[in-house]
Amino acid sequence: MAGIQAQFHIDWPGFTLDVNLDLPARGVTALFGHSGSGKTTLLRCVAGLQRAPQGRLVVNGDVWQDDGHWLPTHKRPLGYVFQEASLFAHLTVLGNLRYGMRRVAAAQQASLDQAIALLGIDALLARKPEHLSGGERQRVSIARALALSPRILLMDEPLAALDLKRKQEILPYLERLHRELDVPVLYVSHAPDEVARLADHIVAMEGGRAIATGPLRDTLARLDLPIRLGEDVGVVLQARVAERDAHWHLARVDFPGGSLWVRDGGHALGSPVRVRILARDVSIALHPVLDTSILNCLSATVDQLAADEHPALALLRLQVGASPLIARLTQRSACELGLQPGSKVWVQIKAVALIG
Ligand SMILES: Nc1ncnc2c1ncn2[C@@H]1O[C@H](COP(=O)(O)OP(=O)(O)OP(=O)(O)O)[C@@H](O)[C@H]1O
Repeated sequence: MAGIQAQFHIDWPGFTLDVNLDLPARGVTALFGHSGSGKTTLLRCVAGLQRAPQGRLVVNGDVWQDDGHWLPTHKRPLGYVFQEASLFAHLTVLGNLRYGMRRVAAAQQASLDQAIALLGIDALLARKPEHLSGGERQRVSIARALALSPRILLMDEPLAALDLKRKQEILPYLERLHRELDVPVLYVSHAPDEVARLADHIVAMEGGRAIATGPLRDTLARLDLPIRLGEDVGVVLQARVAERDAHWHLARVDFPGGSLWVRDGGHALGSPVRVRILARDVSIALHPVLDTSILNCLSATVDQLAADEHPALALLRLQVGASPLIARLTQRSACELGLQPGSKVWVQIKAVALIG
């Protein structure tokens, strides 16, 4: 059976991990949640670095843990990328890559070559780790994990130790992995921008439990969950570049239910892109607004209203065709406009971020 079934129960003084997850066989699943919610413990259970006394783990039909059955870490075909790259200082980059492969008989030169190409580290192979930047070191550790032809890739905040510039440098490589690799990735992160750019699926952890799990788009659009990518409540939509306006340097992207004009990011026509729309950038009107500087004005239906953290504010979920949007507005505006589920409105979107 495709996918990952992960069921673990651990009782520690002061902390209980209790999860029962059914995760997709493809794409990036982000484990998202506050510090101490159990993300790393869950990842360690999958890796077999932590033994949950009660547990069952099945990866694409292979049982790695069950009653009376326990596959030790070194027999699990997985790649693990930690926050800090731990490379052998005395070996070159190529030596480090080959060292990792020694323990996996099935590892092929082809998978090593593919990993080197994917992470763009060909020019670094003869260097020692001390002559690499933090971002380059992390690219090498990701390549080392991939060279093992893992059935699953586990990444525990792989960018957390890097400064913003290095992060920006490495994110395109992660996006490329995401596009080109078939291996499921479990990705622990605190960073909203990473989750928005990379995740297909979210597992929201709280107090050792998975309080929500589902596709990125739908999970972010739930108003009943405290899944806020930081302060930035909002949605991420999958879209496709449909038109490029060379004169105004804009691109039209189409998503299920509508179109948006965004700054042209240089993507070819037809390219899949993600757009992120924050609730604070969405405003509501009962009629189409004329003479406005805002380019993106769409017709929508109110789906749900919920209180926001501050009593003055409300969150509104809307449907634009088949896609959800969230708007943040004052309770007073919601009341004065008479908004309720089913209301037909116009949304004005002040800013749309093209992310990857
Ligand atoms: N071996 C252990 N024995 C007892 N408690 C542990 C052990 N390992 C972790 N914990 C506790 O389990 C809880 C979850 O820790 P975990 O590292 O999984 O959280 P996390 O969500 O990954 O946090 P962070 O985002 O800070 O890395 C914490 O309260 C931690 O103190």
